[in-house]
Amino acid sequence: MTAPVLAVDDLEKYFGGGGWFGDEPPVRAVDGVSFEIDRGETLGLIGESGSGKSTIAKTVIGIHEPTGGRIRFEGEDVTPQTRKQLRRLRSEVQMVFQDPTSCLNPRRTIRKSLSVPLKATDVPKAERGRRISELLDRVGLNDEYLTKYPHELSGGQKQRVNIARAIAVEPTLLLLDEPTSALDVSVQAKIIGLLDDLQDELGLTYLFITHDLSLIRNFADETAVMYLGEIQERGPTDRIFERPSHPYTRALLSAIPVTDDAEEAYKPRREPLEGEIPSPRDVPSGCRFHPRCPHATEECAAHRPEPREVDGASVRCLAYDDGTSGFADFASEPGRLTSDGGSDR
Ligand SMILES: Nc1ncnc2c1ncn2[C@@H]1O[C@H](COP(=O)(O)OP(=O)(O)OP(=O)(O)O)[C@@H](O)[C@H]1O
Repeated sequence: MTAPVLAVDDLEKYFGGGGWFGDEPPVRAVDGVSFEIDRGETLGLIGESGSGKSTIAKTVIGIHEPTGGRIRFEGEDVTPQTRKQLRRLRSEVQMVFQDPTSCLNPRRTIRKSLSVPLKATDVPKAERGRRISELLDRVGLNDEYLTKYPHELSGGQKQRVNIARAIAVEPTLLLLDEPTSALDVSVQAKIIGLLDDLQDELGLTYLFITHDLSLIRNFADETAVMYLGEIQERGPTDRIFERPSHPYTRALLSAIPVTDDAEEAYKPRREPLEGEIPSPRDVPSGCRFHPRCPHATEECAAHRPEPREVDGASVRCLAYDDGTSGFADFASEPGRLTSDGGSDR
């Protein structure tokens, strides 16, 4: 059996803490996160702003040093990250960010921007020009762009150049941090089409971070739902979207508009999210979602749930703990909306 491309085990990333009197709690941006991604697969990471999605990606690629836990790349432990491991990681893992402009040097032509990552590869100097043309072609641009500067390109074209830069080193894994959210809707679809093609052609593995639930539903093989530094639910995308188990997942998915084909598609009951996500510096006791959960009991404030296998997914909710549930009815009922938007319960 081949090892997953990426395996993250109990990953923690805390920021700050201490303060003048040593009593300031740290920001627990990522707090005990585990997942795996197999070769050629896409894991979608969703969750409200501030839940820790980008911090996971930045810790995996070595921008942040992990506070705890393990990161394995193709079976090799790359934590703690020695310089040699970091070098290997940088050639195998690349990241594409949300803002296509900030990642390109405004004073460099596209040719120059694309030649920089090639210096880290074994492509001989004499062949780099041909390789740059090939990369542009792969992302749907042509040699006319070689002499252009970033300000002469549209947002979508700049993101294509960023993707070309990312694949220049022939990586195995791409960390895509909201790669389309700064683009117009029509351009978004084209960039998603490009990422889809590249995955097929190059056998790439993706960690895809987004707020766009419809996009992740169509694009990701597996979906993980983050809340306040923890993954609350993770499993095959169809399972998560058709039969969400965690109250947070249900609340998040109930924001997706009900369409006319709702008779066929399962939809979560309307359980809109109330209130704001708490500060990761001051996380609630027990289940972190309990202050906002419509089903919370006293148990939920007292015990931090461990992830449990529920119907093919991993779910962090006491409702699924044997015997401790005060709301078994809720846990056994996936709920769905009818096309008029009402609950069919
Ligand atoms: N370098 C840092 N120093 C201190 N706190 C940080 C740092 N980076 C992130 N955080 C905090 O960690 C938490 C998680 O942030 P992160 O950006 O990972 O969330 P996110 O889910 O990606 O949000 P968004 O969807 O808005 O990008 C937030 O409270 C954020 O303020």
